[in-house]
Amino acid sequence: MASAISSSFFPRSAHLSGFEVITNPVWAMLRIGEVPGKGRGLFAARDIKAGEVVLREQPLLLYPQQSTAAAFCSYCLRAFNSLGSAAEAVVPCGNCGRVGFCSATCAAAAAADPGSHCAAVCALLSACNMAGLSDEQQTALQFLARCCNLRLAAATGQAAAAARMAALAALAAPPPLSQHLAQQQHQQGSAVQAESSISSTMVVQELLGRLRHAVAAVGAPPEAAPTLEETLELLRKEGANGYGIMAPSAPDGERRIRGTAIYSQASLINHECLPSLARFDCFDGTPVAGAGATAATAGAHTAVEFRALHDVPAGEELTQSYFPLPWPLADRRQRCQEDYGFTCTCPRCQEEATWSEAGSEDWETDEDAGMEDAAAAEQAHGSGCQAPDHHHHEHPHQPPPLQQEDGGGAAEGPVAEGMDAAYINLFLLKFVCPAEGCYGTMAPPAPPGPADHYECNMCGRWRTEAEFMAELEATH
Ligand SMILES: C[S@@+](CC[C@H](N)C(=O)[O-])C[C@H]1O[C@@H](n2cnc3c(N)ncnc32)[C@H](O)[C@@H]1O
Repeated sequence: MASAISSSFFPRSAHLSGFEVITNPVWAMLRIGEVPGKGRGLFAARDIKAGEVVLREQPLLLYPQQSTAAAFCSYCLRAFNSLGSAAEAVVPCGNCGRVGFCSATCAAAAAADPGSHCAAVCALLSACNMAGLSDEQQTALQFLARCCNLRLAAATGQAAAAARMAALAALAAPPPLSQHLAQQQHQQGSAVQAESSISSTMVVQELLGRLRHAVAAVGAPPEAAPTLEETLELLRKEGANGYGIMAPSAPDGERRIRGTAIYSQASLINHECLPSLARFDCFDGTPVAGAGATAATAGAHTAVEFRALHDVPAGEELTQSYFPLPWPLADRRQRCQEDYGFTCTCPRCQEEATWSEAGSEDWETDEDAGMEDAAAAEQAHGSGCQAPDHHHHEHPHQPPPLQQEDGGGAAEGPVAEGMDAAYINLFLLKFVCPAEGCYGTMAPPAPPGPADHYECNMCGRWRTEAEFMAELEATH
């Protein structure tokens, strides 16, 4: 088996043309294009209506957050406490017994999936010494163990595993932290070395050492483990493309992450601080039971869905926000740099950069823990609908009126030229969930949903256009 493993962790055939991985039936609405300074992006191939689902996709990889893994299905991440009396049917992992599945269907689906908690991944994880590692580091090993096993499966001729490795390879990876910090420091005229990049490499070295030990312990060929460079690249891809999937709110209101999902097509969507899309998911959706339950239905509720917040004309780039919309400029800049390796130059950032500090405090609620939780849920951040992105509705048609002087016309197409404080505030009032501490995004329902309604992708709250207008009146 060892001889079948290619010398490179990623298949050589993998390259950056996203067209090869497109299988989504709604793809006719979308096209991939290069965006100067951003890499690839998704564009509207035709006029898109507010509320339309532009993309719906199953994950390429789905794995639990180590600290909460025992409370969620190790195949589909469904919360055991969402099952009601069916929770009695939870199937413990037959190998480690530490985690379980929400149904026999999920247990069987995981057993047959080299990228899930199958026997081989379970053995690798059980052989990994997790002592002294943070939750984040242990979760990184969940991801890396799945990658190792997918690679092994691809080497034994499993075409689906090879396709998944190719899709992983095609994901964008931001430059190494050292590179973009150095670039930032250069721009700021600082000669200070980026210490954090060194410690980060040391941490990855430590993780890789444990992974290699586990690979040996389970009798897999040493080449199954990635090199240090490949591991660093895998983790950068994971960081820039993984969507954090939120757990249901705890009784005390705390929201934690249940796991991470990586989607290949959704990973093509770039960030903008006033985006055109919102992400919805429904990880605790009603399970298909009885004879209809199959491996396919077991994971059906793990799909992510992106809906248009407003009308988008053909040719315009479709964007999402990688973190909650109300975040202040400084936090957005920091997150973009540190987690995704870019400086956001969107019209909102340009406009807010001109504001005085006092003027930018309107939406500054970053010390609010709920906002941080919501941030974790947003993309990659990792990432998503999670409610995060389990995102989901609005007053149809366009963004809020941009320039009253042109007759109150809604924004159409790029808004850069009309972006001002009034537009930004109106956009936030309209599309940020009004529920206290939620910070989700309000998007119109997918047709044929009720017109003039919006639905929050985090808490599921609904608001009508009339209610929005009344709230707007009340704030003035
Ligand atoms: C989830 S991927 C988005 C798709 C990516 N552009 C590609 O080519 O596959 C995230 C990465 O895209 C780039 N990116 C996303 N939004 C950007 C923006 N507003 N400006 C510059 N780069 C951006 C960054 O490199 C980021 O790490």
